[in-house]
Amino acid sequence: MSQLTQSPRWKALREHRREMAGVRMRDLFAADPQRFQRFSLRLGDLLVDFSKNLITEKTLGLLLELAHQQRLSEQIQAMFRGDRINTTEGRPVLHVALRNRSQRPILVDGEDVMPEINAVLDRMRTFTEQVRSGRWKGHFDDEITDVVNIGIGGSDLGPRMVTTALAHYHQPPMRFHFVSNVDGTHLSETLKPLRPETTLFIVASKTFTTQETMTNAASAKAWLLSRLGDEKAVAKHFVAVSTNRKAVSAFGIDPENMFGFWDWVGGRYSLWSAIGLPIALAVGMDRFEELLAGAHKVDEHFRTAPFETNIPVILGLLGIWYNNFFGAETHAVLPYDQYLRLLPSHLQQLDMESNGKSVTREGERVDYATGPIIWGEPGTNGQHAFFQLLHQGTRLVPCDFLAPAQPLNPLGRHHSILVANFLAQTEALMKGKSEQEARRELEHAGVAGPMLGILAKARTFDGNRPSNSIVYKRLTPETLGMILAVYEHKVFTQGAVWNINSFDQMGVELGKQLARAIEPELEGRGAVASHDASTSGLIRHFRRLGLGSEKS
Ligand SMILES: O=P(O)(O)OC[C@H]1O[C@H](O)[C@H](O)[C@@H](O)[C@@H]1O
Repeated sequence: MSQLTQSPRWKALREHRREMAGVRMRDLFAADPQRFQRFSLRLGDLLVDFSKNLITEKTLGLLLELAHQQRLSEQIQAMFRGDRINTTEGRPVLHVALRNRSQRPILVDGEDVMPEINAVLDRMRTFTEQVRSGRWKGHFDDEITDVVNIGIGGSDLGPRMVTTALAHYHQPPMRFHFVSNVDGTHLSETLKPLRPETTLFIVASKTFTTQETMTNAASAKAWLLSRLGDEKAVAKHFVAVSTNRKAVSAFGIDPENMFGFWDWVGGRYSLWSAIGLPIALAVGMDRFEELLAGAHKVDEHFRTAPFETNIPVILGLLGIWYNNFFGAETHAVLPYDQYLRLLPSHLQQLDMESNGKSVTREGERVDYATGPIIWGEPGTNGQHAFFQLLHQGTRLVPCDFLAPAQPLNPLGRHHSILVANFLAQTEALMKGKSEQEARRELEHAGVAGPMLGILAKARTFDGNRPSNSIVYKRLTPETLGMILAVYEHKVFTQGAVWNINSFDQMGVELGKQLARAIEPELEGRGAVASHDASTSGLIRHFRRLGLGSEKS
């Protein structure tokens, strides 16, 4: 038994879970007219309503005590102080420094990192202004019309999601493309409509060794050179974002055209660094800094607000409540905002790569569930696909609903219909519909006979299904920065309570290692050896059918 599951707070929560077994949210609402006020928080333009959760004041109190028992506050301070909290890699975790608009010094090994951060921001400003104004010219003196970001994981998901989310603010019009998959289709289809003369490639890779990115970057470079026929063109059409200066110049990109960041920025937390270059090219540096300012606002809130009014802490603890005490295995993110359609994918990496761990920081196997499976789709689309399971399935799926109060594209009654659906879904999940209510409706509609009972059962909704409602005034860069930072710190909170290292990702390594061994075997350059019968059989099957690579 681990220390955590043996701890008094954990045991108290387990006991309380039993007390809550028969409790209905609809009764809690009926009994307390103040429930919405009691269980919702505001920060700037953000409102987080968590009243539609299976909680009482006691639940919250116990969860907060758990956070204290797990020394969450000390852990938060340690991150902001620049302590090496990523213990397996011996690194600080300082994405908060990237958006530290207060300029408060943040020290790593006794040295303030803020001047370096500001220097990169300045370089990003100069460069993005050149490209956006058309002063940056391609090899044949053309203005840039298309930007292709080549990166994967954190070097793709964050910048792609934010660039997409801020489409309303793109100015001047340039087209943005993101190539991540090593599947040649991704690059080929992206390049098809592009002219090399007007295309700028950003090779984004923290390590500059990631196989997919290096393969895509080499093919993109070959495409450019085959069309423009001059090695010198690379300087005008390729820039890099990386921590690895040596590998960048070995690739043939002038270090002048490289934007650096630091090993204390995790890939999934890197959109705030120069990895955000496509965002800054799309919306301009002022707006990029508004994004940073939004995140900074939440950083300050997370660092200083008492836990009972601390949004990321509360969201993190609510997640723990369902994950560890109700056996919920997944968590759905449902943005009722078309601009946020990529948010679930970004949060998948953020959350699942951070907290998908099964050993503690001391190397002991956990005996409790850690990070949930994150999934979701924008509303209202999800309603016509998987919401059936959310309402009537056998699983408990806590949900986050997100929506703006003001649309960026007002169009007839669209927005009230959208918001009505958002509210209706959370209400339906919470309230449900009893068999009796269903029966009454059916009788009213004239249904009788043996079908009445069957239909009444089929039309019963258990309800009591939890959701958070995250409402913001309108989707601005600042608001988006706030939302993303809330999720980052929610993930931090959970990792801190579970006593895991949220900042490494060793789990992605084994597959990479095995792929390196399989690749030459697939290409027929080595004997098919030392695999299980399935893997060997499949390798031989692929070889027999031919891989269709240019080499074969
Ligand atoms: O930026 P890079 O070094 O190319 O890494 C890209 C991605 O690949 C790795 O395998 C990690 O799992 C991710 O956390 C990372 O974001």
